[in-house]
Formats: sequence, C-alpha cells, structure tokens
Amino acid sequence: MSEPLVRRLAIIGVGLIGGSLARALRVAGGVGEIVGCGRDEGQLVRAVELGIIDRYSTDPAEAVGGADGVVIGTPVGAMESILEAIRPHLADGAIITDVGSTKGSVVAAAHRVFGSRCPPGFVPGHPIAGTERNGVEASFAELFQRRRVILTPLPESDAGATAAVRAMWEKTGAVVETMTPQHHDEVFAATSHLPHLLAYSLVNTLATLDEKVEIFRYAAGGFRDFTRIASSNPRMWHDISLANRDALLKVMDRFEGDLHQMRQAIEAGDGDYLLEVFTRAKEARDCFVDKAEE
Ligand SMILES: NC(=O)C1=CN([C@@H]2O[C@H](COP(=O)(O)OP(=O)(O)OC[C@H]3O[C@@H](n4cnc5c(N)ncnc54)[C@H](O)[C@@H]3O)[C@@H](O)[C@H]2O)C=CC1
Ligand SMILES: O=C(O)C(=O)Cc1ccc(O)cc1
Repeated sequence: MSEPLVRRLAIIGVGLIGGSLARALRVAGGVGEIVGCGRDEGQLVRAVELGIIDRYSTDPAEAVGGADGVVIGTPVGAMESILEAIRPHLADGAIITDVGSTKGSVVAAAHRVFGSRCPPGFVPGHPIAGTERNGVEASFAELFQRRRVILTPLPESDAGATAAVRAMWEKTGAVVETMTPQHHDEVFAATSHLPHLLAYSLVNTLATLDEKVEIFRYAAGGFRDFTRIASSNPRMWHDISLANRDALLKVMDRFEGDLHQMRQAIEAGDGDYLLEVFTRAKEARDCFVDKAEE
C-alpha cells in the first residue's frame, strides 16, 4: 500500500469545512489517522460516531502532538489563540494550514504568534466552497469537488509544504490556485463578503418593518435565492466582517455610491439609466454562470 499524504492529520474545528475535509480525505484515502479538536465535545463525539475522525481532544496542544499535518477549521477570530496554543507543540516539519475566509488577518495573527518568520510549513488556505449550514452534521465529502481552493503561501513558506497542501486539496477533488493574501481579501470582499452583508442587511431591514409577517408571507423565489446566505452562521460572519475591514469598507463605499445613483434615477424617472444598469448586470451574470457551468 502506498504511503498516505499525511500520516496523522489534526483538524482543529471539526465543523462544516473541517468535517467535510476529513470526510473527503477518508474517501480519497489520503490520510492515515485523523485527530479532531474543538470546544464542543458533543460535536467531537458525533464526529467519531460518524467515522469522520478517529479520536479527539478538546486541547489543541494535545491534538497536534505527533501530527505531520494540522488544519485550523475554526472561525477566523479564534485562529490567533489556537496558533498560540499549538506553537510549542508542533512537530518538526509539520505542515500547518487553515480554511479561513480571510487571509490577511490570518497571516497577521501568525506573525504575531511566530514573529517575523512563520514556520516554513505554514501555508494559509481558503476553500471557495460551503453552504449556509454549519456544524459537523452538515459536512459532506463531495463539498470541494471541482471547487476552487486558494492558497496564499508566504515568502518563507517551503515549496514542499505548499505542494503538500495543494496535494491534500487535490485529493478532495478541488482545483488549487495561489495568490497573495491582499489580493485574496480584495477579491473575496467583493464576491463573497459584500453579498453576505447585503443579504443579512436586507433580511434585517424586512424583519424590523412593522408589517414584516405580511412581507415574508408573500416573498417569492427571488427573495429566497437572494437571501439564502443570510441563514449563515452569525459568529462566523462577525469574524469575517471585522477581519477584512479595509477591503470590505472599500467595496461597500463603491456599492453605496452605485445604489444611491440607482435611487436618484428612480426618483428622476430615468429609465435609460435603469435599463443600462440592468442590461450590463444581466450580461455579466449570464456570462459568469455560463463560464461556471463549463
Ligand atoms: N461555512 C462556509 O461556507 C465556509 C467557511 N469557511 C471558513 O471555514 C471556517 C470554519 O467554518 P465552518 O466550518 O462553516 O464553521 P462551523 O461552525 O461549522 O465549524 C467551526 C468549528 O470550530 C469550532 N470552534 C470554534 N471556536 C473554536 C475555538 N476557539 N477552539 C476550537 N474550536 C473552535 C466549533 O466548535 C466548530 O466545530 C471559518 O474560518 C470560515 O470562515 C471557508 C469556506 C466556506
Ligand atoms: O453558502 C454559500 O453559497 C457560500 O458562499 C459559502 C461560503 C462562505 C464563506 C466562504 O469563505 C466561502 C463560501
């Protein structure tokens, strides 16, 4: 039998993403033992029952002992304290990665913990795949198939470590790309973080209107499509919004300006402006959907 990619993988945060990664690697046969870690012991017991992990510890320091691979799968706001807790216990040469939706904040946290040079095995990552659900029960092995995973290696990251993290994700069926943390955060502020904030904000507005029961009763399919992501985990999005502050504020300012212009066009009865915006947006989205289905 060939050597597994990772002999012992510690996953800290066995929820939707950590659990799906463990399931996918189990199916692909890329890993020997999987040790889970988290704060919620009930979730970890469930993960063992489901066969997703082999064993668990609620102590991150203990969980990473002897692990040649470590994946941090918690909300981004928890990552600094986890890196701090595991730092003295990491095995020599261990590969360390994460799945956080923001990358600049994770890199900054790692520098605060490790100093100006992070360990050569540290290669931050972000799978561009998920759902509005959370917790280990929501995890599934196919989540990453044909989806992108972005890696943001640091100048000091070892090429072999980057290759190992890439190989791990490719085992799950994902397509791996690399970029800088800053570019990552700008792209995902626009395509993921802003849409989540808009969905939360719209549903909040409607939920606090006096006539809200009436409004939700008559909401149609478009409302459901647009607002699915407002059912996402509030704590996770709290962390992302604060962690990607600068890029998010920039794209929010741009969006506020465009929305204001649309308001003015409606007020002025400027149908040409509306048709121009709607047509350009439809073309852009149709093109994006066609490409995504290729
Ligand atoms: N939900 C999604 O669609 C996606 C999420 N992500 C990122 O993946 C990460 C995890 O998200 P999900 O799996 O959706 O969340 P989740 O809520 O399903 O799982 C997070 C897990 O981390 C554990 N946890 C939380 N704080 C902890 C701490 N201080 N110490 C140890 N364990 C802790 C929780 O008990 C839970 O088991 C986040 O950083 C998120 O930004 C990335 C891509 C998609
Ligand atoms: O539910 C959806 O459609 C998502 O967009 C999931 C998601 C959430 C956060 C990410 O960083 C990446 C993907």
